[in-house]
Amino acid sequence: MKAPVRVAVTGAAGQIGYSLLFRIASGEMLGKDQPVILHLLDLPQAQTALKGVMMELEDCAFPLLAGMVATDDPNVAFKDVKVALLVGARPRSKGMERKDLLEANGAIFTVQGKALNDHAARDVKVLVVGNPANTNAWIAMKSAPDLDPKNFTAMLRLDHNRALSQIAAKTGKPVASIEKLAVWGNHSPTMYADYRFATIDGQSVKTLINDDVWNRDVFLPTVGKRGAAIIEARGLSSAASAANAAIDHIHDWVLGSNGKWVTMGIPSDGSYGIPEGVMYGVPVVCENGEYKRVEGLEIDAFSRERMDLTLAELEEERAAIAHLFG
Ligand SMILES: NC(=O)c1ccc[n+]([C@@H]2O[C@H](COP(=O)([O-])OP(=O)(O)OC[C@H]3O[C@@H](n4cnc5c(N)ncnc54)[C@H](O)[C@@H]3O)[C@@H](O)[C@H]2O)c1
Ligand SMILES: O=C(O)C[C@H](O)C(=O)O
Repeated sequence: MKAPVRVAVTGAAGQIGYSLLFRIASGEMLGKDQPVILHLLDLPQAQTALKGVMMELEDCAFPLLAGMVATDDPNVAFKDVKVALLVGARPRSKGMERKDLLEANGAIFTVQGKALNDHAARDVKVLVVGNPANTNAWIAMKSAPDLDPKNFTAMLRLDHNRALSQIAAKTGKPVASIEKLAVWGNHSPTMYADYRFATIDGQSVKTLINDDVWNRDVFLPTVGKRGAAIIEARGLSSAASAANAAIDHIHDWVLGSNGKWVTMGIPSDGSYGIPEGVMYGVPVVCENGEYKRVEGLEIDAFSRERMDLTLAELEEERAAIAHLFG
């Protein structure tokens, strides 16, 4: 039996938490042979609800669930964790400006970044799900100077999975047959899902679809506005699909993507015209617990425009919270 791995989940009493924790405890994220100890962080007023979730986790009698820690203190939540899923964030309330939202989340993610810096395992893998995910991940990274910046990531996998499904529906081919999809930029409607390099059974997806108008006017808006469409239909934001994407992201990062391209928001190395350090979605391949960005892809004029647009939004978000860092 392997030694248990400590996994922190913030916002654990929320709706994504409810779709996430049971799957982590059943081994879907780190493997069916990997025991886990769950570190569950939520606000003081959510502790009773969190107790209820823990009772349900107990009642599943998961063989891989080796323990649970519930707390409202990030310093306790991140002690010795090797994986941290930062899901809890301040939602936008009525009348709240975007700038106020960034500010409120800035306060949360500076504290959590520092707590990770002070208490987490030195090779902790951090995934930020709470919105605005890329900027929150950047804030956490900047607040953790003793940790390797490359261990901070933002979730673009939901956009990636959404794009896969739309392409599968358009081509009539199975999702699993699609290779080499990329999603660039921010987890927001400005993200740029790019199937120019994608293949199905060795055939070019771009050639199969052969419809630039569909790409621009149907595919990109559908993927970009999918979160809003779900809120409109469900009255609540996506939860099970977001949890699923978080599982996929960490699973592949830890256990490998088997040569497949997947999308992760990672600090830029300056390639593709994205300034160094910007937390930007790019295609990666994961192996041996590391991600490696797919390099050398050609960026055409349409793609450049889309990639710059989503970059501009990220730069704007960053400018709004830059004062937090002096
Ligand atoms: N990146 C993505 O693809 C993606 C997709 C869907 C949702 N989201 C985002 O994920 C976040 C969570 O969504 P949800 O539906 O679970 O929301 P939710 O409101 O159901 O749950 C959020 C939980 O976080 C807790 N929380 C708030 N501030 C906290 C803090 N400082 N520390 C610890 N816990 C805190 C709340 O008490 C609550 O229990 C939201 O920001 C949402 O916009 C991101
Ligand atoms: O929470 C949201 O605003 C939407 C979410 O980011 C999503 O993409 O489903």
